Amino acid sequence: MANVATDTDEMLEAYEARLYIGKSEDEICAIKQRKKHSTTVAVCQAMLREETWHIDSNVTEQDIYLSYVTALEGLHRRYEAIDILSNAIDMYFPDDPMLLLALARLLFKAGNYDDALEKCLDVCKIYKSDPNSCDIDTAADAYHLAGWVKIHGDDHTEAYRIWSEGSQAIPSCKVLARQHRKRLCWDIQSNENTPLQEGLVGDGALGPFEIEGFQACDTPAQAIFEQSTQQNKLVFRSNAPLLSQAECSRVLEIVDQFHQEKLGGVWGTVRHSSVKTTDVAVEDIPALRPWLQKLLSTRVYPFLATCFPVLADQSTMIDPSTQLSRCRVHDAFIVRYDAERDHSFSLPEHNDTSVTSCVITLNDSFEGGGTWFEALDRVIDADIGHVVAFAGPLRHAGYPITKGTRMILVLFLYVHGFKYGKYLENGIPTRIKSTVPSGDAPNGFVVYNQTVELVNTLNQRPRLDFSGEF
Ligand SMILES: O=C(O)CCC(=O)C(=O)O
Ligand SMILES: [Fe+2]
Repeated sequence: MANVATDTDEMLEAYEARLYIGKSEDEICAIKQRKKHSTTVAVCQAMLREETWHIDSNVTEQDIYLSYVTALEGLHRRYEAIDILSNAIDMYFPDDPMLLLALARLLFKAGNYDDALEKCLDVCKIYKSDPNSCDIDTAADAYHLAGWVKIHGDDHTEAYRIWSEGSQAIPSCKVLARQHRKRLCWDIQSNENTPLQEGLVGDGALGPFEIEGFQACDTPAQAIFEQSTQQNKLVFRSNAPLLSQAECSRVLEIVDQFHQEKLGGVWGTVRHSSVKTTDVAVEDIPALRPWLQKLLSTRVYPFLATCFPVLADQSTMIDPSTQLSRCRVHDAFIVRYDAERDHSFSLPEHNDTSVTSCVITLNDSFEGGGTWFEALDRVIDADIGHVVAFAGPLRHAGYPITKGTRMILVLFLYVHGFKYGKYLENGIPTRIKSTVPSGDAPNGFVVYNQTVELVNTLNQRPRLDFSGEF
């Protein structure tokens, strides 16, 4: 018998070795992964059939389901995984937070956002009614994912409401705290009375603003504004600086001082990109918080209300009852492109997760640069202190610098209470082909740390790995 077993093992090994002939390392890895997932599926099916949890106290039925559906997903059988998990929840575990969250993840990846949200909110409800009945990480992930469902529906307002609620329920969760902190830092009511540091005087142009508008045709981004007012103008440039040169210099001094004192002079990145990028979130630099608040309320928001006065749902950028802007910061960061120091020349083509975005130039010691727009087929650059404002869903890129260091303030903004996703979907789906190259390497990509966190939340592995037992 021993010989037969050895022969069979050898035959299997030889068979497997033949499978790998002529294959690349990646292909071999994929074959091995598939094998591992298939084994897990078979083992989990057997364990569920035999109800192993009655005889092995190390496993629970829920663990088996989690491993089972994760392996199915690895085999690209996501819809089967969703069915199996939905049935298990309905029949045996209606209140199991781990299984509900796992189902929410699968539904999110399948693009079924409504059901994903429902499952996430079920988990949040379980946690709220009895924190002991739900693992804290599971609850934090549920809040995090629920917010992302809203961002995917282009409803930033609701996303931040959920994240802030989550952060208050689970103060130890850093990811939720960071999102909540943005609301504390940037919303109109806060910081109003915090004094500005010396030199941050806020002496740029105030309204009425002289602006230059650029028409962008055949882009879905048109659909998020009232078309007869907007007249296809989706990119704007200020004719007078919003920031004085002295103010720009003082801001950069503070940014530099922050890096020297807190980070040993080394810049980090908020973004992950196919090219080198260096940047810092403005809310991380305490001295700049009241400054940006003031810049937003006195100059940026009024500027944007001039550029984009009426939205697709006929509501206005300025709330008529308070006369305040409905704009809110989704992200605010200072970006450094440095041709000589670290070869960060450009930013690949992308869309921002925003209704409108702003790029404000903070220095002038560089050559090249500017923001390239696909729909305009050109680069729009701005002098020091000036702003380029545009519809976030427009495809654009940071055009390469050829010399020096380009410093900019980048703002991603949404409009409180304005869900723009449905208008974008109805927008014209055509994409015009560019004749002027954006200056990027092909297949460039830009993702933000937040998106990386979402991917991490989505791809958590189950507790047990049954495939290793064989
Ligand atoms: O460098 C630029 O002008 C564009 C920057 C940008 O698009 C971004 O940071 O999202
Ligand atoms: Fe951008």
